[in-house]
Formats: sequence, C-alpha cells, structure tokens
Amino acid sequence: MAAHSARPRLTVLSGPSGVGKSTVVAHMRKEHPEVWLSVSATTRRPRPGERDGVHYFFVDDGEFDKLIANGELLEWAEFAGNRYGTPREAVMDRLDAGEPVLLEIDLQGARQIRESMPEAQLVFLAPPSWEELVRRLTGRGTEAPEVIERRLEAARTELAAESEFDTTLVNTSVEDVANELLALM
Ligand SMILES: Nc1ncnc2c1ncn2[C@@H]1O[C@H](COP(=O)(O)OP(=O)(O)OP(=O)(O)O)[C@@H](O)[C@H]1O
Ligand SMILES: Nc1nc2c(ncn2[C@@H]2O[C@H](COP(=O)(O)O)[C@@H](O)[C@H]2O)c(=O)[nH]1
Repeated sequence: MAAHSARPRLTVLSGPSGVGKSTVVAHMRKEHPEVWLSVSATTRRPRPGERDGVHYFFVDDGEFDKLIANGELLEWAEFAGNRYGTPREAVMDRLDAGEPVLLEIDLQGARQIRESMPEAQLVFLAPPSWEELVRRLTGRGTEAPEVIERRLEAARTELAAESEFDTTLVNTSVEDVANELLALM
C-alpha cells in the first residue's frame, strides 16, 4: 500500500479579480481562525481599511526588488500594474511545523507553485457568470475604471485557465464555498 505523505497540504486559491476570494477566505477564517493564510508582499497602495502586515506587507519597488534578489519570495507576479509575492520563509515554517497553508494568489503565481511544489492543490474560484463578476468588481468600488478594465482583461485569461486547476468552486454563496474550501484543506 502506498504510504501517505506526512507533509500537510499547501492549498492555492486563485480566480479572477472580484470573484470573491478574500471574502470567502475571511468568512472561513472567522469561523476557523486556526486556518493560516500567507500574507503577501505587494507594491500596490493600501485600500482604505487595509493594514500593513495584516492584509499585505506594503512595500515600495526597491524593497520588492530586494525580496526577489534575496530569494525571499516563493513566487511573485505582476498583476494589473503592481507586483505581488508570497514570502517564502513563513510558508515553509508552517509546512515544516505540520500545519496546512493557504495562499490566495493570481494565476501566474499558481502556475509557479505548480512547478515548484507539484504536491500543492490548486483551487479555482469561478464566478456564477461574467456579468456577476463585472458587477462584483465594479460594486466593490476600490479601483478606478481603467484599473477595473485591466483586471477584467486579466480575468478573461484567468477564466480560460480553469482546467489547469485541481478543483473548481463556483462562488454563488460565500458560506457554501467557504465550507467547501475548508473541507478541501
Ligand atoms: N458570493 C457572493 N455574492 C455576492 N457578492 C459577493 C460574493 N462574494 C464576494 N462578493 C463581493 O464581491 C466583491 C469582490 O470580492 P473580493 O474583494 O473578496 O474579491 P477578490 O476575488 O478577493 O478580488 P481581488 O482578486 O481583486 O482581490 C466584494 O464587494 C464582495 O463583497
Ligand atoms: N502571484 C501572486 N498574486 C497575488 C499575491 N497576493 C495577492 N495576489 C493576487 O493579486 C490580485 C490582485 O489583488 P488585490 O489585493 O490588489 O485585489 C488577486 O488576484 C490576488 O489574489 C501573491 O503573493 N502572489
């Protein structure tokens, strides 16, 4: 009989901007605070209410360059004009300690994780429809119209890559999807 790996799972949650990834993860963590989510570094400016070290580590371009040069990022990507990356050490520490890890990252990052950690499970969060995705992204009210356009352009590519993922969850109900994601982890 094949032995099961003792290593806990790394789960990657991806999906187009505005589909509801952060909302689903926040809901899940409210019910299950023990679920550990990696905090990414980004060159994007904070949105109102976002806190450094909680939602992201907000860094400037020079600091991001250093993170790359020092090999401190497990993966990184440029998305809609800003850079985002997963700090390597915190993720590896968690996995080495036997704890599951959740990353909420874009398609480019998910592909990098697939390459470097093939045992990771990749979960795609899909919108109920294109119209609903546009409604959510626009309705969030956090981006200027030209940024929304860039994100929707990226969304077409991301939606076309759904088959690269191990599992698709359709975000119709935040509560249902949060439960499904928890079960997968
Ligand atoms: N199931 C749902 N039904 C209706 N609205 C939803 C649902 N899930 C999320 N939303 C809303 O959609 C908007 C976008 O959600 P959220 O910010 O979580 O998306 P995201 O995928 O994390 O986006 P990004 O990748 O840009 O960070 C928010 O206003 C959120 O309240
Ligand atoms: N490749 C990575 N993508 C990331 C990371 N952290 C977040 N993201 C993704 O970026 C977009 C935009 O996020 P927003 O907060 O500006 O709306 C979204 O798809 C995130 O999932 C990361 O470390 N690496």
